[in-house]
Amino acid sequence: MSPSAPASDASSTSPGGSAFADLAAFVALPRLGGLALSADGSRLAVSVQTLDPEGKKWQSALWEVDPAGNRPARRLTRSAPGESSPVWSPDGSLLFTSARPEPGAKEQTEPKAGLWSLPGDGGEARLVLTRPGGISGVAVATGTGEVVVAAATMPGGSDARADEQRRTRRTDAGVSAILHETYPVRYWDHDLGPASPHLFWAGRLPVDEPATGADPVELRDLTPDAVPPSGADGSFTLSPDGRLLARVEEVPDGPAARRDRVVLMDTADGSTRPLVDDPSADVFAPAFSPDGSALVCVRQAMSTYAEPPDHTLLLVEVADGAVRELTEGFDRWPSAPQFSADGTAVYFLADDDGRHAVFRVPVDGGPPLRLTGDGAYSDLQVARDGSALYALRSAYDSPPVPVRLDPETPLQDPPALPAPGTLDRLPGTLHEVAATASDGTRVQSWLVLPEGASVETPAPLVLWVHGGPLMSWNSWSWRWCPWVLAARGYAVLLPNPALSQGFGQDFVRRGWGEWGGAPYTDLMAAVDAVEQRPDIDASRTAAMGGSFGGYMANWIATQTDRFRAIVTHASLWDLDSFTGTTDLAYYWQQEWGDPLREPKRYEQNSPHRYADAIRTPMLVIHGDRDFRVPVGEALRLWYDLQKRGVPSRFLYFPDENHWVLTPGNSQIWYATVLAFLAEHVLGEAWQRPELL
Ligand SMILES: CC(=O)N[C@@H](C)C(=O)N[C@@H](C)C(=O)N[C@@H](C)C(=O)O
Repeated sequence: MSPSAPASDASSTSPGGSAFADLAAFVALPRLGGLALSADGSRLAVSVQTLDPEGKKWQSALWEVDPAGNRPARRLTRSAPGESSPVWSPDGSLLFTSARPEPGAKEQTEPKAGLWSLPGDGGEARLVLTRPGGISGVAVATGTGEVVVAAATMPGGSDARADEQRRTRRTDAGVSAILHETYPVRYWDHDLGPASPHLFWAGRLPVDEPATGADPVELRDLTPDAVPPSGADGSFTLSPDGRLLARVEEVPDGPAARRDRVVLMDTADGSTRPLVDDPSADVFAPAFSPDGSALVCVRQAMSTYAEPPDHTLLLVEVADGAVRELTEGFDRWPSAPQFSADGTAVYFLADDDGRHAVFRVPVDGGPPLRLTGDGAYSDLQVARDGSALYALRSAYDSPPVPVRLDPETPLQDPPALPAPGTLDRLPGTLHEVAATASDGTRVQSWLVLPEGASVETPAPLVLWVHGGPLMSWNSWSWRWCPWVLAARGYAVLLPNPALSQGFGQDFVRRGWGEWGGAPYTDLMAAVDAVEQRPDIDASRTAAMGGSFGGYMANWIATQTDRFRAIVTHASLWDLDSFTGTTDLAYYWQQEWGDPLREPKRYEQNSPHRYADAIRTPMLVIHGDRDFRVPVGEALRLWYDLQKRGVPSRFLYFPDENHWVLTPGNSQIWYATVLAFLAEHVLGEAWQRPELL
């Protein structure tokens, strides 16, 4: 299998059906993310991922979308390393991060992302600031244009020269060791330390090209004492007047746990005070009101052995820190809050009944109002004049596209704005179905039916279990794309069983600490119901899932032989080993307890304890750089299957993390899954994917 031919331009599209039948075309489809609206509401930037010329990685370019929807989208940037994190400055220039080389600069052995500025009236972008460890985030004061950036910084490295020297001395000495004295020591796919993110004040960036030899922008370290493990890597935002910086600070929560609080810094003198510091909750996602007098943020009550977490919105007065709950009694989990243009309401996103909807709640009290219908919304942008909202909207039958929403009236399907990558067609249809669990609870699912599924030609069925587990199937996914299976004739069932988000706190409680209980029986109820359909072939079925979905795939393998094949990606196998070696052990042991002191839940729900029952052929998939679910889970599962003679294969990615993030490996992932399903569900001869 060769990497796909490069997409010459993001505007090129392939007919939806063929793009899903041809993996090279599928990985070449443009992928939109990261929306940013200019201060005056006249310009909308979006990040578009396409294949690089060699087809070996996805690279992000910035495009401009017409907020009025009249003009076609136009590409703003095009460098080989790509651009990301677009944010507009009040002067109309577009800031972004990129590891692109500065013209005339000496070649870097390890290019680091710098902060670039694209003038509002066009022309070339220019590099405005760098740090030895690269720029990882940027915030702009919407009123003054002052800038704060995040950058990985060596201990004692506030001064860039000192930072550089420390890095060089380690390299020259051949030292890569990290001495840890706190927990955690790694996150997602990277080690923590010895550098850690610091926040730097850049002030107003120079508008014009600095004179030759002029000093680069003077950066002042706002968090000089930030140290590993996490430094100042939480989200951060500036008040409109640039006078205050609100940031999420991670603090110890006992000997080997952390929690998030929101602190407020005076950017002039660096004085900092906790704003919301709750020992029983994580507090995050701060956003300032238009006048800077208040903040809204999310409070997530920490989970306990008895109770799952719960989310609510807090309104906080900057002056005195007075806190008021905005969404008391609202039985959904608010996220990504932002004030309305006039500051009288807060918009937020929340999972709701298999959707990810936009809500609005009045600041002076009252119930949240859901503004959108079907679909999943992200990257919400509020026009400062109150005239519109913009967002990326996706659903299971449409990849993310930019849309404009009327801020006051509920909108079913807002018009998509012209943007790259519109799909022509899908190789099937999307349906919403429901089943009833044994306790009478409704279990909602999405069902993808392939073209041609009928009573005469019923389709084989793949049960695809979502991860989390505290999330839901509600939006388009490139990683888990059911249309690739539908293009080959499979129906795909995407259930939201117990523990899923968007169905109320009691629905989460049904599975809390008992993953092998209601979550499993809900999945079986969903499959039982769909197998009654005359256009589904109940004799040819498979189950698959990634991460927590992989846990469920393993658990299913130990509980039933009803499926002909099981695919388990980045999965949890031995809950005791997982909860101790995952990157954030404390997050999981809040629910599971200590395996030595409270072994019951581990004994009752860990699949590895029931390995002798497995008969179903299994495809095990795992990335070695996965620190969320360490590869040891797959190695133990693989040995346990092999020594029991279970027909199985192990697709191992030496350089992928919890997700598979390169086009070539993504094609191999789908090709191997499809070959395994063809062999065991369709009864075809095993066809080893080329290049394996
Ligand atoms: C801190 C933490 O572990 N958060 C969970 C959301 C998490 O990462 N769960 C994984 C086990 C998982 O299921 N991940 C899913 C969302 C995935 O597809 O990566």
